[in-house]
Amino acid sequence: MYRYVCKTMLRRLFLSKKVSYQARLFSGNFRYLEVLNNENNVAIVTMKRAPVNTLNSELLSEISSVLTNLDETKCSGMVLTSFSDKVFSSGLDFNEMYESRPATIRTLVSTILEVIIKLYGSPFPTVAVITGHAPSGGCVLSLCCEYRIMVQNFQIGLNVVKLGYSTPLSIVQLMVNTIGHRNAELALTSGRLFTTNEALRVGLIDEIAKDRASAFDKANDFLNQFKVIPPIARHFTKQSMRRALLQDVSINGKIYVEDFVSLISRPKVQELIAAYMANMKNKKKNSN
Ligand SMILES: CCCCCCCC/C=C\C=C\CC(=O)SCCNC(=O)CCNC(=O)[C@H](O)C(C)(C)COP(=O)(O)OP(=O)(O)OC[C@H]1O[C@@H](n2cnc3c(N)ncnc32)[C@H](O)[C@@H]1OP(=O)(O)O
Repeated sequence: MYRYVCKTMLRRLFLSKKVSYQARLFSGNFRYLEVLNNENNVAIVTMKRAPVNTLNSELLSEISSVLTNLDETKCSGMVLTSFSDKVFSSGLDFNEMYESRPATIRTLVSTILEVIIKLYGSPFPTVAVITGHAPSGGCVLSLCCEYRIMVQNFQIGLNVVKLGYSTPLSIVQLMVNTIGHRNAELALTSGRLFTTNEALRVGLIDEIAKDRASAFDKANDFLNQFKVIPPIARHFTKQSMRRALLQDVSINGKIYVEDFVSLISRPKVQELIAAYMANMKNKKKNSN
């Protein structure tokens, strides 16, 4: 009898360890992401690639895996945010675009495309809590979410034209769908970055928050409204709204990727990227 009790206790102990280990596995299995589930089954996905959440292939492929996982586990919603109170994401990693082999650039661009398709087409509601600057790729990630809440005094926008390459058609479409044709044309052709206030005025973001905590309160309010909406009806409606763009990228995605790879590989664009990177370093040196 004593042996039976000991064995059962040990087994329970082992099982409880296994369960908590599995829970930790999901939140701790990533190098650049933290994924936590709140009591409403909403996943809080925090990018944590210090210092500025530059989007390299590894971070993007982690986001892609999480999106697949959240779809399979039928989460009720997702908040995408940053560990930093200064930068949401500084966009695609120049180090994977500058003097890189086409295969490296291709992996980077295909992975962001994969993320765009999964995030934009996700069945669950998505919110970007933008706690800092969101240029270029950072802005694209937030545009794929359904709702954007941004903290005061930062900048957001698509400045890719300044790097000498054009904005891919689907990304143009994302912007047009969000801020309208006229505003998108003006913003994209000039590579404009909007302040938080300007972004609200033009509709690039939906709400302004004074800090991270109040941004999360607002994100919860947005997600809570869906508690009374049948998920399947919501999902199909979202799909209908987003079908045109999703169909386009699933049919033409490979072409867009190749176009983007050859654009970035052009000597002139490489020169501009080098100058841009040097400028960032100089700015930093001068401010120290
Ligand atoms: C459906 C379409 C199919 C095809 C797919 C195409 C997909 C296209 C979609 C998107 C395309 C996006 C293109 C890009 O994203 S290109 C990247 C553009 N990014 C930027 O222009 C932002 C550059 N960064 C900044 O402006 C600042 O870093 C800022 C974010 C404002 C933060 O400033 P601060 O806090 O002062 O930090 P530092 O500038 O000192 O940066 C810290 C270190 O990080 C380095 N850094 C910053 N950004 C990048 C980057 N993008 N890549 C690589 N490295 C970066 C910076 O040099 C500092 O490094 P160090 O500490 O060594 O000096």
